Amino acid sequence: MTPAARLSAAIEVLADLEVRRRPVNDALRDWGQTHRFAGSKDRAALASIVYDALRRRASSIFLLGADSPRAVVLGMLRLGRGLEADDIARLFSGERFAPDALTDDERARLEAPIPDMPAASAGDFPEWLTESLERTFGDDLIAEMQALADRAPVDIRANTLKTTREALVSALAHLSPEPTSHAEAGLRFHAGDDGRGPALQVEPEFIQGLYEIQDEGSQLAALLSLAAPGEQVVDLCAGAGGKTLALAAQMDNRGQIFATDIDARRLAAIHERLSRSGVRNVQVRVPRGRFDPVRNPQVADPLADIAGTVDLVLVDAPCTGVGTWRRNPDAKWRLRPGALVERLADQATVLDRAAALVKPGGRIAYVTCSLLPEENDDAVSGFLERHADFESVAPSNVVEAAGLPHLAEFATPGGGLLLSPRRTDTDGFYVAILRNRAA
Ligand SMILES: C[S@@+](CC[C@H](N)C(=O)[O-])C[C@H]1O[C@@H](n2cnc3c(N)ncnc32)[C@H](O)[C@@H]1O
Repeated sequence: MTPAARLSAAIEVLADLEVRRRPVNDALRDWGQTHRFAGSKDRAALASIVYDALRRRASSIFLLGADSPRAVVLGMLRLGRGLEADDIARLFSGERFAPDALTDDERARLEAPIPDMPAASAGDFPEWLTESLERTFGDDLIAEMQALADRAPVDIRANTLKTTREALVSALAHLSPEPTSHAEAGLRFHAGDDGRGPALQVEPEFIQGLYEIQDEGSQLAALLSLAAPGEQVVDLCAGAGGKTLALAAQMDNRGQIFATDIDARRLAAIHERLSRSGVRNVQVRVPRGRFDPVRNPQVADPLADIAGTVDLVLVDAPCTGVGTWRRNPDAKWRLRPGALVERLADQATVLDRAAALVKPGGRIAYVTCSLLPEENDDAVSGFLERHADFESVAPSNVVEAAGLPHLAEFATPGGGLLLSPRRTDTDGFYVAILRNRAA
């Protein structure tokens, strides 16, 4: 396919997304199935155009004064890829398979200097979140949100149960890894111009369990939980086990981790990952159905026997995922206020469940991949109001204990820590440590 034909295809996929409101990967997969002539290079280039267009959707709409998929692609070429109007006109030529030629109005808008835009357009985020995000970032709002609209690198975590970061640097030298800046076991890989990162899941070292693919922010969240060898730990929202594996390595396979989730199906992938990684201190507690004492009272609590005995409960809470928008730029345009309200209720439920598991003097590590204060500091202050026997641990003490003292500057007003692409060059993550006072 020619570069211009790929742009036509991207406009088609974006139009499909608008009509059918579904995840971008589903739309790209369907396009691939109905256009069998397209090779893997074409499909990768198409995906990268579509993803980049979604990253720049609001600023492109403002620039072009139109909200069509065509306007979004035109704006992305100008704002995201820095193309001049003449270059864009050569692609939008109206020739066979190319998009229609530029109109006079489009050309004028692409030639003009980039105008000042309202925050939600300049930072490419949904307008209804302006107040919340402003509360988090204040004057840095636009710069922070622009960093969240960029492409993300791919990070791995060396599995220190089996190897070292240094050994992996040599083994993966053909992929040019760079050590991550903050997490001691992390390595970073940058995507090529086509947006494709290295195929890290096919390397022999991956098959042997020497590393896991995990954003540095997620690695830092595990480190900031301060899980230590010998402790009794619950990973309450374990899902596919990304953090469970990091905790097990941090604990050097000593002590005990109970991994569970409200949703048994989410735990499906964890068993194979644990054995591949050589983890021996994890018990997976699978609920027999969806664990929900109110709606499903017949499903027993898989952690009933350890209530009140645990040193640390990791709550990797269900959240809006705002902090991962670099990787999922379509998610930001699909997020609705009702979903935020639902996640806030889930967070309160899961935090209350965690409180009942902690032993006197034990702690909860509350983690989200959100940048919204409602899901972070507000969720913590709501919890502390409901549980007078808990207090938050000063972020300066948390980062000191984690050996990451330079992260102290990212403390939030409510006693948590907030990482972001602009601050730490990671996905957005929030971490707060809540300790039971009765020591
Ligand atoms: C952010 S994801 C977990 C990701 C996982 N920890 C990882 O690192 O790969 C949040 C998880 O919380 C689970 N969840 C939602 N409400 C819950 C509840 N009340 N109790 C336990 N888990 C819950 C969801 O099923 C989902 O798997």
